[in-house]
Amino acid sequence: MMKTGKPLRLRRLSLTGDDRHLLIPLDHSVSDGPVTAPGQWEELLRALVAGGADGIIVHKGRARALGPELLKGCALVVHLSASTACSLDVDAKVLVGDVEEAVALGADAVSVHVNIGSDTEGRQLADLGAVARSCDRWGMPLIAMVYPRGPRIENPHDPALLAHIVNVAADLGADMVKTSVALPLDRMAEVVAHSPIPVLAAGGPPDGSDLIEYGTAVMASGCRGLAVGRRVFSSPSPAALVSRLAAVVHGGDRGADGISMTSHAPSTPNTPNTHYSTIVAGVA
Ligand SMILES: O=C(CO)COP(=O)(O)O
Repeated sequence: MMKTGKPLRLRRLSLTGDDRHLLIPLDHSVSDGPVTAPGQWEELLRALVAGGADGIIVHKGRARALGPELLKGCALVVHLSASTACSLDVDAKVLVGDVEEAVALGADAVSVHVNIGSDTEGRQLADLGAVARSCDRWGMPLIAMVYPRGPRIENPHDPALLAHIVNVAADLGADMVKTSVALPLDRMAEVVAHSPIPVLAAGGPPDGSDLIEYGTAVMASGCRGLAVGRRVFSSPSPAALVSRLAAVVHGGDRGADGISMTSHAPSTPNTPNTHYSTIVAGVA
């Protein structure tokens, strides 16, 4: 029997249908602490949706509180991994949910985090393999967030190491891989060329430089999307920033089906979110 779950759900991860993705990870509330000032969670979500984010990434408890009116066409990715900045080993991600729970929550995809080079790499790989099997069973797309992180990693931006990492994700059954960028950035094309599955670039520019220029270069390298968390939710105007990023990802102001990627952004900026900016280095 043909399984239609994965292609149907994968389509929902791209508002325009061009198979490119702007995902906004919000899982930092588990790893590092609240991503908004008190009472501003729904306002943030509305801003991300209004700006044209293709999907948000949250843990299962947050996902329970999302109504269809809030998300509109924005996809829901349920993150199954966790660790906190308080841990003895912040790189030791553990599974805190499963695919069946994500199905019940209406997820369009699940994500699993693996830190290659960490002390618990073996267990994290086993977890990824098990989740991949469950994703195949349920027709659920799997986004593997695989990074070079841990005591054995000398250069987390090494193109050869990242080419290895994207192959780990693909070979263990992921449908997409989200990873760190190679540096210098023009070496990212090599990583993408080695990947059998679409590559999403995780985070903003490592040196804190201009996000839009960085995103443009990343997309030019062949990446199929961006996953930007703290630079978006710490922004004074998340909707406007998401709108600009969506134009970078999908090209111009309009997507493949003519859906405007910019016209929903509010003209007045939202309240600046200074809350999260106290957290210096996250572990998401
Ligand atoms: O992909 C990410 C976390 O899952 C990137 O998050 P940041 O943009 O906050 O670094």
